[in-house]
Amino acid sequence: MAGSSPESVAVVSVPFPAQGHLNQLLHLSLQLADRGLAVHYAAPATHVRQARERLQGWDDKAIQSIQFHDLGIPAYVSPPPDLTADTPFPSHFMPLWETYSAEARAPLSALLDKLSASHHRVVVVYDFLSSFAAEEASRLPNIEAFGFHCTAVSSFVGRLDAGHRLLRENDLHYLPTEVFVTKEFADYAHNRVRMAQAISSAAGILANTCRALEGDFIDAVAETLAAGRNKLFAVGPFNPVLDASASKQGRKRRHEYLDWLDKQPPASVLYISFGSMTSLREEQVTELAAALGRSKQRFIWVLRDADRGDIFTDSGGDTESRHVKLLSEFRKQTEGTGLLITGWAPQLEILAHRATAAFMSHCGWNSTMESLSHGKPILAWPMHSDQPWDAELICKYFKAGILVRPWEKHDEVVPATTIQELIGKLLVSDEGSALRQRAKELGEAVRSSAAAGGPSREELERFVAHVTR
Ligand SMILES: O=c1ccn([C@@H]2O[C@H](COP(=O)(O)OP(=O)(O)O[C@H]3O[C@H](CO)[C@@H](O)[C@H](O)[C@H]3O)[C@@H](O)[C@H]2O)c(=O)[nH]1
Repeated sequence: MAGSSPESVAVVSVPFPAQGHLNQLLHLSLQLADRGLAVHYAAPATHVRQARERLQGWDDKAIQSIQFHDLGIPAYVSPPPDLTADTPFPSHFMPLWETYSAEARAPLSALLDKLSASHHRVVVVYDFLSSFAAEEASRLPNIEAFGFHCTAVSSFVGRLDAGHRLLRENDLHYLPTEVFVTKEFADYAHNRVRMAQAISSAAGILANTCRALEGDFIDAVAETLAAGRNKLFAVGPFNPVLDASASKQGRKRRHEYLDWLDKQPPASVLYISFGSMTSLREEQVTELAAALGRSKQRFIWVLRDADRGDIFTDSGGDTESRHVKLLSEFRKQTEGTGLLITGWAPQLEILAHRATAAFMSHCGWNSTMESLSHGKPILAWPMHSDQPWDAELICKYFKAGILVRPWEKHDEVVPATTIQELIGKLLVSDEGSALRQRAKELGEAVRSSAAAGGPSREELERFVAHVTR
């Protein structure tokens, strides 16, 4: 059969409505559009807006190459995170996710009907938590659905076989995501989303990882999938790899925080952020502030509560007003040494900057990939979901980080003295030097993966060739 032209193929990306999922699929969508494919990105309107407004690393022209669609869903409650909850998992997202799973299917179905009638082939790329997309895709003969694996591929290996040879040989202890979420969410993923079926019904899997980081695990998963005649495409990092020097080339909307970084010595600043779905308890904020104040290290600290389901209902001032006294004293004490951000930070650009030395992170998979693709070691402080596993990988397999505390101690406050000691260890000790060097080498390898001729780039070309065959 003659190959399809790229114009006769439509790609429909169906993310899951949470920042760490929306942005990964938008990055991938942009990469596919960059290769001439017509890409449609379908999510509830507020989440389309969120993904677009928070996108980093792409110019305005690139974003115009994507066609965005509103998967209209009814109103849902969008409460702030519960800071007194006894679990760090962000349960306040559940009303959004329940509504999304129930109501986004119909508008997606209508979109697929339309595109299927006007294109030779439609390729659906769906988040495993948006499994209804795979079910809808299976209704139509000219649609092929690919799952998108937004966490480490090694976690897939652990899920298939917790005693897998690769885990044993590398002294890794598999930490399944299900243990680090609430029962409510585990039931939702199992019964409502039917995640297991979503994985098995995919024509293939696109993974945000690369050979430089998880080569052996990629081979193991590819082998398992090949037995079921499915394909694995390891095309990460999805996030663009930015050139640190490019941050100096007067971009249109360059952030003031980057101007501050420009004035700092190379590899001198610790970046601290816990992603978009974690809120620190007040006592922990106090200890972290004390540690940063005493450490005398340069830093950028993003202190913000977890997003709400609809981020546009958040007044944005909650974090600032809750810690008003502490923050005012802290800002005075650390003036000139550090920046405290209580809004949204340009993380990708901060991590790409040459003045950034290391990252204190909750180890969300985006943060992990963004940090390692720019060669920054990690102080690993896992909070929930896949993060304990990512921390295990970072510290024991990549050997590019230090564990702040194991997840089991998540209800204990980590004291300032411990945090301060770990900051010193990573930033200035000999032990830290080996970790910094290792992260630097990994960064170079990840960047080569994504460059022309590199394995991730080749895999992406292989995927494009496959869907336009
Ligand atoms: O001020 C901020 C805060 C975050 N980010 C970005 O937001 C994303 C956060 O993603 P991630 O690091 O993966 O953390 P979460 O937001 O916690 O992501 C959720 O989704 C991920 C993908 O499934 C999982 O790996 C995490 O465990 C889960 O909590 C990253 O791209 C960051 O660059 C910013 O740009 N500025």
